[in-house]
Amino acid sequence: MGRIGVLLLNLGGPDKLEDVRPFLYNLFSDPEIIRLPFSWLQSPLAWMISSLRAKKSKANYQQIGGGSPLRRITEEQASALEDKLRQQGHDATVYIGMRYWHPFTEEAIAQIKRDRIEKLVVLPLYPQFSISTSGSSFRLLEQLWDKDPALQAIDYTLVPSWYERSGYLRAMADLIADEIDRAPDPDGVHVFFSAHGVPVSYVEEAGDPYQREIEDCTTLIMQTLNRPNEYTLAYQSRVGPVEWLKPYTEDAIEDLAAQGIKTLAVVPISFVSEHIETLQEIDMEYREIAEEAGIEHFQRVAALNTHPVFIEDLANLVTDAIDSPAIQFSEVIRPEKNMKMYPQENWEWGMTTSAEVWNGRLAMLGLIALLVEILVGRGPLHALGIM
Ligand SMILES: C=CC1=C(C)c2cc3[nH]c(cc4nc(cc5[nH]c(cc1n2)c(C)c5CCC(=O)O)C(CCC(=O)O)=C4C)c(C)c3C=C
Ligand SMILES: [Fe+2]
Repeated sequence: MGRIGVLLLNLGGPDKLEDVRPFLYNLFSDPEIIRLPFSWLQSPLAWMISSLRAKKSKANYQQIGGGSPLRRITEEQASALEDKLRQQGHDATVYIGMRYWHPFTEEAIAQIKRDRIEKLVVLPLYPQFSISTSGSSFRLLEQLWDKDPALQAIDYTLVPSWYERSGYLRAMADLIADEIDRAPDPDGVHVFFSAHGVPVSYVEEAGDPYQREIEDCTTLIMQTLNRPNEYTLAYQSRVGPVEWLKPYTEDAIEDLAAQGIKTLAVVPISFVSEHIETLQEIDMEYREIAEEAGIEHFQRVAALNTHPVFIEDLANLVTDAIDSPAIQFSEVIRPEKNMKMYPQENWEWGMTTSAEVWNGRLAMLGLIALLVEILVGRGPLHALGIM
């Protein structure tokens, strides 16, 4: 077999506070995150939202030391995986391709070409598939492949999702068991899975399998854990005015507190590394909400990071993918090209065709202004006391 490359795909995060605004610009420029009916509006909207959101987002990154730990942890995972594959006798090199910040996917692909990799396993570090995460990275890679004969010569395979793997489930269950056993009354601990949310329209209109995979994943982890503890699944980190998957994490925490639950073990489930949404949102924001609601012990289960059982399972996943029939870009779920991902409202007012076009454009601008105001929490409607 020729030289093996493993491309780990991840989201990326700002390394320092000055990176926050351009990182957000890259994120909101992605049509798999926000897709407008008029593509010419994508860049101005991304610029507006990133400029206005940067202050709040920077304050959050400031609270966790001034930047995201994602690059460092992903590099540690890549190096541990490469060591494991080499111990197993494979001539393998592991690359990192981030979607919205350094090292960008394009940089990894350039290196893969220079290294003359012949067999490539594309492995997203998201256990469950979403159009907004693995789907977005696959789409970017497909665009690079379409215009580059050198890439078309590489024998590649994609791993769309891998949450059912026994090593991953075992590592998650071990981390949860460690946290449960730290509590004063282990059997009374309520296991609280907090998944990153997506807008409901992704699931119901675009066919994103994310919610089903998250639900399956929690069931499988609880079976692997094999303890009598009760559990709940909720969704965190929503952005903007549309409806996201429910229940929302903050509401579910308050409901459990109202039912008299005193100890929560919160499990971050959509992501395998510590990041802003574990270190700031769960550890700080949700902890405060929980304690105010009457939860006495708010415990958080650690992210997998370089857990040895997890890294060994990733190595086995790579070799299993090499031995299985290849999965190509065309086989992965993607939204229709003209699908409005978010916002989704329709504007149907006006008498003539040209008036309708202009009404639509004005309504779109008004909606964008409203969307921006809701996202950043300030603007003319707030000033007038309407919001
Ligand atoms: C499986 C995980 C993730 C899904 C699904 C996802 C969808 C999604 N995210 C946004 C908006 C933002 N995400 C942000 C940060 C961020 N998102 C994920 C993971 C998923 N996102 C991670 C791991 C991170 C953090 C990276 C880090 O720096 O540690 C941000 C920026 C942070 C902030 O300002 O809050 C935004 C914005 C949308 C809109 C979306 C689905 C449509
Ligand atoms: Fe996100």
